[in-house]
Amino acid sequence: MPNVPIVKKRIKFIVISSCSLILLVILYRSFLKHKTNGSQSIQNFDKDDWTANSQIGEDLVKDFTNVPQHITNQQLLNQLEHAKVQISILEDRVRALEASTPRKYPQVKYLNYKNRKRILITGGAGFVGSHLVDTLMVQGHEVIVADNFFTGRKRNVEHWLGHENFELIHHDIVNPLFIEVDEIYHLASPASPPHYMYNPVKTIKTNTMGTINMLGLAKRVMAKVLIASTSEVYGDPTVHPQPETYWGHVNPIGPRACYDEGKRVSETLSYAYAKQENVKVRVARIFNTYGPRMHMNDGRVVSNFILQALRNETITVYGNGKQTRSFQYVSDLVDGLISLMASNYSQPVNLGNPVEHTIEEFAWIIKKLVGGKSEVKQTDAVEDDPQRRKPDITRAKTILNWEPKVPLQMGISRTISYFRRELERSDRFQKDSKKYFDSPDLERSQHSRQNFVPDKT
Ligand SMILES: O=c1ccn([C@@H]2O[C@H](COP(=O)(O)OP(=O)(O)O[C@H]3OC[C@@H](O)[C@H](O)[C@H]3O)[C@@H](O)[C@H]2O)c(=O)[nH]1
Repeated sequence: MPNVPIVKKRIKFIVISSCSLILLVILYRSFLKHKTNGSQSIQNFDKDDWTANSQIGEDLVKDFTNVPQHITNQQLLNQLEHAKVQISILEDRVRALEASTPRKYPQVKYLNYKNRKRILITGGAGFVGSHLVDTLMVQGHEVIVADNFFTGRKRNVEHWLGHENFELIHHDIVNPLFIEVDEIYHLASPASPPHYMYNPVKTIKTNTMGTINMLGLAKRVMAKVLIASTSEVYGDPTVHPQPETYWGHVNPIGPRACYDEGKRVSETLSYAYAKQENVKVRVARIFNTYGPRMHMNDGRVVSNFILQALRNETITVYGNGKQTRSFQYVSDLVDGLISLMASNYSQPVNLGNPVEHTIEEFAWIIKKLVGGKSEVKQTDAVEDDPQRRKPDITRAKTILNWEPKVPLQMGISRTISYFRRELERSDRFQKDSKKYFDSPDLERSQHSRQNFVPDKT
């Protein structure tokens, strides 16, 4: 039989410690709120959560500070069990609070009211979008991200959550959006072939209805809008390298058409709005781009080859590997997009790195940089795969004074480090999750959730 006074003492100790913990967290939160001028809202944890927590804490204190002398050991044990459940609820909430509390933000420049712009980035939680967010935030602008998180991830922009210049909206641009902005970077669309082919109708809707919505918004609020187009508007090109004056060679009913034609209509819409409604449009034709924050399941050649090499799996070259691509690092693209937006030039501009490689060569470059024991093997060719692709960047050089700066080896090495960290992270998560779900504590924790009584107030 447990010793009653000792059990009582333990209970008191547990209750007082958890209340103190909650108090500390609240003090820390008020301090952070004060520090950020009180203008930030902390995600997922609001006044109601605190009220519920303090209620639980108060109930626990009442229960255990006034234990009557005649109470039986069994009753005491029941109360102890109840206290454990309550404490585990509090622990969950503290964890949620910790996860959502903004920590240190990257340094941003101060811009006065005249120079600071309100900028909307559709697809801003995606690979390219999130890098653009970083640069514009650091420059001191107000950035609003609209993303439906189909291929974008909150993790790509989480370091800005809660910042007074930043806003994240869960929104699918197939539906209209009504906000006041000065500039719009319209990047929302899946860009990797397996992703855009996954739901071709949705890809077409995003690039047609989504673009109409953004051009309509630009018209209403008189914002400048930059449309992210693609080298895929050239299809399987018969002109090499591809200048902006080339009209392209696209199969309108092939598997890639949803994206290629979607982007072509997106361009057509832009010039129709420019002509008819005087909307200021910029059109960037983006060539193959790579870098950190590419999705592990992206499916494009850079992430596939790097991940295969890191896992010592076979590096899969589709077809004979003689098809070519030219790869640009993401920071070069971001510089190009910002220069294009700032320019007075409204015709399409190619943004890409003109250094061209066959895919087979590229496989060997990755294998060499990663090391490991992977083999390079040819597999079935994919339908309508463009055979040669290299941008003619004369226009970007002349008009924007822009050209890519990051050499392939440097960019690929940074990307390899990123994917190495991602693999370690997912291994760690897998292990932690296995530990958690195999643990006998799970039953208790599930029990605690079932018994959770939300806010009594
Ligand atoms: O595992 C793979 C993946 C891809 N490949 C090949 O590598 C080449 C490049 O393929 P990716 O899937 O990376 O990208 P693609 O060039 O076909 O399309 C891209 O074009 C430019 C952008 O607008 C888009 O990001 C995307 O549509 C293709 O020839 C493809 O067949 C492989 O050999 N193995």
